[in-house]
Amino acid sequence: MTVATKQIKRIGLLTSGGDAPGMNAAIRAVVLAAHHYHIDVIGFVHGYNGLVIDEYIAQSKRLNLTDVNSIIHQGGTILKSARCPLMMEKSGLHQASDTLVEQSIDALIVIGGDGSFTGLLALQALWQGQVIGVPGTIDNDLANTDFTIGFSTAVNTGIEAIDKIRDTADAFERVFIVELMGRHSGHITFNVGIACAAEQVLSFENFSQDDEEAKLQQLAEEIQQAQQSRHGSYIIVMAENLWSGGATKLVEQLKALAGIECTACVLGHIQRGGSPVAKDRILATKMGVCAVQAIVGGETGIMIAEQQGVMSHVPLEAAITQGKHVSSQLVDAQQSILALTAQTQC
Ligand SMILES: Nc1ncnc2c1ncn2[C@@H]1O[C@H](COP(=O)(O)OP(=O)(O)O)[C@@H](O)[C@H]1O
Ligand SMILES: O=P(O)(O)OC[C@H]1O[C@](O)(COP(=O)(O)O)[C@@H](O)[C@@H]1O
Repeated sequence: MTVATKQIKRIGLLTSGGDAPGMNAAIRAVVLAAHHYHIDVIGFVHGYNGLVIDEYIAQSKRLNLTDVNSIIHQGGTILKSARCPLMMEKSGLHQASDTLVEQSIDALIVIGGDGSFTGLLALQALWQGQVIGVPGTIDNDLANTDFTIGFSTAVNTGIEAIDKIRDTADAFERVFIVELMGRHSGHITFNVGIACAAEQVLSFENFSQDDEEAKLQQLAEEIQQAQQSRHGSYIIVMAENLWSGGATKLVEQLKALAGIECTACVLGHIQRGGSPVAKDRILATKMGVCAVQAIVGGETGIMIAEQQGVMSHVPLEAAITQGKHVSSQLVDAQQSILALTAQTQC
């Protein structure tokens, strides 16, 4: 949506929800682009808490070029991130709106995921300024953008970790169950699984919790077949929040059912940290610049997106309601590889 263009003097900026490598690169790009248009950027800290909790409101500050000088390579976010339950309440939303009015903010950029954008839409209903979302989440679960900032780094981190696990798993001819992040979506799990040649990928897209018993049986049979036909490691990558009790529980169940010895490894927050890879730095830079340009162009209620390599604007509503599923080609590729591997082992 476009509003009548007016002189923009102050942009508010915050990072919210799970942090993602590349958020700092996006912050830098916003500050540099705003500087070009003679616009001040006010950084709010600790997610939406920076708009609703007095202690954090007091820490908001104008971001200068020197603040963003050498942050492009840093993981995390210099603005800090957080979940902010108060934003879910009417009083919190009103407080956030009041803060933006008091600080003469003309437009707010939020770098975050679908939850953060839901908050942004709720805020838009109360506050007159322009609102822009920049997709920053390792989960890559926002619709209408090819990638979100942080996803590529998280995938690379997962790959590096599992490559190392593969070495020791090979040495001991062990079975590993590695749990990856993404509590509602399997983008990380599928991409890492394929890139690491995992023997099994267990994710929301190819498995339903109702089928746990049957899947357990099937896994046990396939692991035993593989162990009989070849010597080597066997790696199952699994999305977090998928199997009741997680990887540790599955290890126990395989042991109880078929005496199979497995080792569980939960990669966890290691996937959210680290220096962003080139792809995330570049994506974040393009998106940060595009966000400021959108504000200057009078846009509001949109998420910045990249579609087939081209920057574009997507209604926030569409980004959060449509959901982004792992491509069926990726799921099929994994399935085919698995079938081919099984055939060659016979
Ligand atoms: N329905 C909502 N109304 C208002 N604010 C919300 C809503 N949902 C999420 N938020 C805000 O966005 C924050 C981040 O959401 P969350 O889902 O945890 O992360 P992400 O943005 O990475 O998906 C929440 O802590 C809350 O402050
Ligand atoms: O750090 P927390 O609060 O435990 O959250 C963990 C969750 O955050 C994420 O890293 C990112 O999710 P969001 O981008 O939706 O916040 C998920 O992959 C993971 O399930």
